[in-house]
Amino acid sequence: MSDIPGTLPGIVITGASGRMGQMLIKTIVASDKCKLAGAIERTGHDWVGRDVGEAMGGTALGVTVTDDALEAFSQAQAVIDFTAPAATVEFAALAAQARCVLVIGTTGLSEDDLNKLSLAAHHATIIRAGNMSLGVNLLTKLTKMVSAALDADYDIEIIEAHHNKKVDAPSGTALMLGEAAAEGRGVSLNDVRESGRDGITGARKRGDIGFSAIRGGDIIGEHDVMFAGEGERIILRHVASDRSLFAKGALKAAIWGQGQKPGEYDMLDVLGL
Ligand SMILES: NC(=O)C1=CN([C@@H]2O[C@H](COP(=O)(O)OP(=O)(O)OC[C@H]3O[C@@H](n4cnc5c(N)ncnc54)[C@H](OP(=O)(O)O)[C@@H]3O)[C@@H](O)[C@H]2O)C=CC1
Ligand SMILES: O=C(O)C1=N[C@H](C(=O)O)C[C@H](O)C1
Repeated sequence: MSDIPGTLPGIVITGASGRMGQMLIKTIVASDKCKLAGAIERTGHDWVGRDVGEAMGGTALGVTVTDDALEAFSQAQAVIDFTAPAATVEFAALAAQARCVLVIGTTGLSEDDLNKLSLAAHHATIIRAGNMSLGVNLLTKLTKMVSAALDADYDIEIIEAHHNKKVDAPSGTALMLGEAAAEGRGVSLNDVRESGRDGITGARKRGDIGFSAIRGGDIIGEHDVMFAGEGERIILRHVASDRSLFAKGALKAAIWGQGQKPGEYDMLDVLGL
């Protein structure tokens, strides 16, 4: 990892052509707290070898898209990765080799993937969250608080809505909120999670935490946590209306991570919540 005192942290973006990849690049270019140090796409992608700004349809940024992630990571202070689980696990191993900060927004990671990230975190500072926004991270605290205050007479249902290109369900955010609700109740989410209702399901099991996923159009990300009791419902809601929200949170994490020891962190650590 290169570390020149007094210079802005250089950040590499993986999955540069993706919805979040492009949003992250625009956000870095507009920031005076960091600079774009690299842009990664997989081997064979038609952006490789092109200036990333021009590939995005704008002016040149002086950064050529590369498929050599290790070389790019070694020249940077941080990497921000919003790609797909298999790619994220590979990038984490490379971030460990390069000893850099890695911010992970990718969702849909399996237990096995998470174990591999934990291994990489022996050498890399890894900050991971299913949602990088202040609002959602605050909502996890509120969810835990409300869940702890109510008993299982209140059925907890988490309803999320996303665009029609999203590949994983429930969303990473819904799972964060579910974990917070389970924690508030003092149970393990794995023991009470209900995410596949279809057909003759039988009556709702007391204490379950239910998940429903809507997919359609260009919805950026909406999450409700419903506590449904007799005669009343309490609904905590977050609506994202701009993807830059996630990019700004990720940049904050990449900058916060400078000077932190290798290990695993989340946005609650970054935001001090
Ligand atoms: N934590 C948070 O706050 C947020 C998390 N997300 C999550 O971020 C992830 C990405 O979302 P989004 O940007 O919408 O998805 P996109 O499909 O638009 O982008 C994913 C990008 O990753 C690239 N990619 C996939 N595999 C590899 C690889 N092996 N090497 C290099 N690049 C690769 C894709 O390239 P190609 O097209 O060539 O496959 C694509 O450019 C999802 O998991 C999503 O849930 C999204 C928003 C906020
Ligand atoms: O895929 C998305 O778009 C989003 N993914 C994250 C999730 O799975 O919760 C965060 C946000 O809701 C957008």
